[in-house]
Amino acid sequence: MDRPPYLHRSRFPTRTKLLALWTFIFLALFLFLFPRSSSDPTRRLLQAGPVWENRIRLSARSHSHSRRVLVTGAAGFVGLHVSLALKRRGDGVLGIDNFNSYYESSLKRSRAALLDRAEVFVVEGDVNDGTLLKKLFELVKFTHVMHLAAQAGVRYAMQNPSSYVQSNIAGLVSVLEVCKSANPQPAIVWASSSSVYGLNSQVPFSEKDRTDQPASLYAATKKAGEEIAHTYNHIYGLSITGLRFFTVYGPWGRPDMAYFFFTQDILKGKTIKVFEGADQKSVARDFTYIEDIVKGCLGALDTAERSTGSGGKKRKAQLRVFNLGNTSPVAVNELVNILEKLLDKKARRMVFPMPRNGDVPFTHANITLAQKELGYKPTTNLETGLKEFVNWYRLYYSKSGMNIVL
Ligand SMILES: NC(=O)c1ccc[n+]([C@@H]2O[C@H](COP(=O)([O-])OP(=O)(O)OC[C@H]3O[C@@H](n4cnc5c(N)ncnc54)[C@H](O)[C@@H]3O)[C@@H](O)[C@H]2O)c1
Ligand SMILES: O=C(O)[C@H]1O[C@H](OP(=O)(O)OP(=O)(O)OC[C@H]2O[C@@H](n3ccc(=O)[nH]c3=O)[C@H](O)[C@@H]2O)[C@H](O)[C@@H](O)[C@H]1O
Repeated sequence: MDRPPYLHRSRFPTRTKLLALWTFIFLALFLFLFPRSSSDPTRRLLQAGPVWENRIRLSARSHSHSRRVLVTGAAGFVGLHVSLALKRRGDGVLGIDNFNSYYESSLKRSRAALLDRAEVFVVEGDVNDGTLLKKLFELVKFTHVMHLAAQAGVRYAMQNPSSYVQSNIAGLVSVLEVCKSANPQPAIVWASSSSVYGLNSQVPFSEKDRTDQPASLYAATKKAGEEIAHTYNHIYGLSITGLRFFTVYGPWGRPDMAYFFFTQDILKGKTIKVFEGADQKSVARDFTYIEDIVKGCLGALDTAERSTGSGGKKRKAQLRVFNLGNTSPVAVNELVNILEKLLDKKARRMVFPMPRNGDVPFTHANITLAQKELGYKPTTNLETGLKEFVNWYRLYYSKSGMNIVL
């Protein structure tokens, strides 16, 4: 009776089989110990070894006050300005940003190039990547985290809701998780938003007001962030400060914001949509110039108490929230009037009913608390700030734009 195929005696002598077996074991071991550079960006980064690690250590080296700050969302609009301000005063600064394509990533690359010239390294990575964050905390003993990385924009939430959950909720938890495990723990300052005031009608908005009627998913994720911050403060004793920024504008700004695309459209002669009521304070914003916001961020970082760390009598960890606005709301139509003057070109306006797209009709900040606790004092009015923005805009989008310094 023929043997079944699987019982056929092999044609190969034992010695060959043993050689094949040892070769297989050697190859498996080699690949395990020296994995090929994977497609995963983080794995590539972590494999980059000493060169990458030295860039990180150099960037985060502090030349005064021994402050070492991790700035998440460093290639973003606010991230750029805060990182430069910290570096210029001698703090160590390391950035992280995933350079996503929510708006032209070329603008983020240009910001990162500017930071590179100021010796601030921006690691390309996602704040949801716990392995990467842990590695950065192994390389640098951060004293502070300025958490700015988020999916910003109110209206986009209706197109891509998951990006808000991913970046603004999961991303915040990921950052807080690595901070609570660090020893000593860094103090955290993070960007909340004026949008948490939602449809409140009592103005100016104060930190004590209700914030339980968000008008957009974006606002809801920022409000959720404030509740999550409370949890990590209560359980792990993390020192956390939330900053409710009010419609920030300025050079190197965001193309998804009205002041930016209104400028583009007026210059191109395209029609701009202004929402009904834009000629009164009923459709207005407490527009806040970026340099004033930066002063508020640095004030929050400087007054942030770090946890007492292990041992020592633990005092109740600090948990704070502040409005950072300009306290002088301007009607959107007035914004357009100022742009027409600065651009020396009439806008083609079309009035639309305010859509139910997550927008709130007006914002107006009460900044008494930030003035008292952070020494926050905004000094730039909208016309002055927009003049700086328009100057930058013309330069950046001209041929020689790439050589702009800040
Ligand atoms: N600009 C404003 O008017 C304003 C107002 C209120 C609050 N804020 C908040 O301030 C912060 C900074 O805003 P901005 O105006 O500079 O916006 P921005 O979009 O220019 O900056 C955010 C940066 O974070 C990065 N990012 C997003 N998700 C990430 C992730 N998961 N991992 C790593 N990087 C990620 C983006 O690539 C971007 O560069 C945000 O939290 C925003 O919600 C901004
Ligand atoms: O403070 C914040 O927390 C938020 O600030 C910013 O949102 P907003 O204050 O809504 O700014 P922005 O969109 O520029 O609209 C400005 C005005 O133009 C009106 N607007 C807008 C678009 C349009 O086509 N027409 C129009 O009239 C519009 O109705 C509004 O009255 C950030 O984008 C957001 O990330 C969030 O952080």
